[in-house]
Amino acid sequence: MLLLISPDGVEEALDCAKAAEHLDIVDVKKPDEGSLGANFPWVIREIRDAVPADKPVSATVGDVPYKPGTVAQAALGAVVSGATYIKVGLYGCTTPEQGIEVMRAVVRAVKDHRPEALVVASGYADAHRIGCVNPLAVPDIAARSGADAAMLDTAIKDGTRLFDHVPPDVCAEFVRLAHESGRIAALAGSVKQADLGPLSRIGTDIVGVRGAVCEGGDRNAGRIQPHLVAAFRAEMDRQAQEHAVGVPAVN
Ligand SMILES: O=C[C@H](O)COP(=O)(O)O
Repeated sequence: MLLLISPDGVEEALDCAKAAEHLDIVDVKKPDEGSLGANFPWVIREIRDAVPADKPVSATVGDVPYKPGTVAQAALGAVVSGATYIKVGLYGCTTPEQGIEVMRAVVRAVKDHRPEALVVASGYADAHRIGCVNPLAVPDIAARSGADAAMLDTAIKDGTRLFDHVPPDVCAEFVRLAHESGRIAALAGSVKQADLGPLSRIGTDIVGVRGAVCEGGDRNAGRIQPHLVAAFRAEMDRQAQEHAVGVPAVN
């Protein structure tokens, strides 16, 4: 399982760089513009320059409306700025068809510029609260649009977590559907260390985190702390090992 950490700007990205050995992907976002809020192109560029070259930089394109042209142009901005994972939050898409239309436009815009860049179609675990497309429709949206990954995050950051909205067995189905069509499965949404066991067991490829590695667990007022990134990674590795070995039966 890969660890994606979301700094809110250059300063926090530098803290991520200090913990670079413990993380896999640096994900640029602007949390005060929403769950998948988009940051400025120059911030993506500065962060690309600040983190080690072997760490991919991801950028969120926003909690986007059902406006394929607008979103495609924004996605191109992110890839031109140096991001190689382009994450799109399908906030304004109420049907799978709308999601596919938006993602097809994004895939074309991104891959025309940089074919090896990865496009991530993100839905929301708490879709029922905002009226957007159902979480289990996202793997098919990713597959039919040519996106590389299907992801879930939470739209409303009020302390509720991924599993409060989409329980582990439904997340397992999400991962299964993504893998069935050869997509990467990414899960996020106020994920805590306690969630890593189930996330690892169901075969999640990427776990996305911010709050859990910020001081006080506060994704808004707290700052990302390198030692919390290290601790989170240690727990991930422990879970992965336990999962690989299997838990001994207790009689
Ligand atoms: O992509 C991952 C998100 O930044 C998750 O943020 P969060 O852990 O604070 O919900």
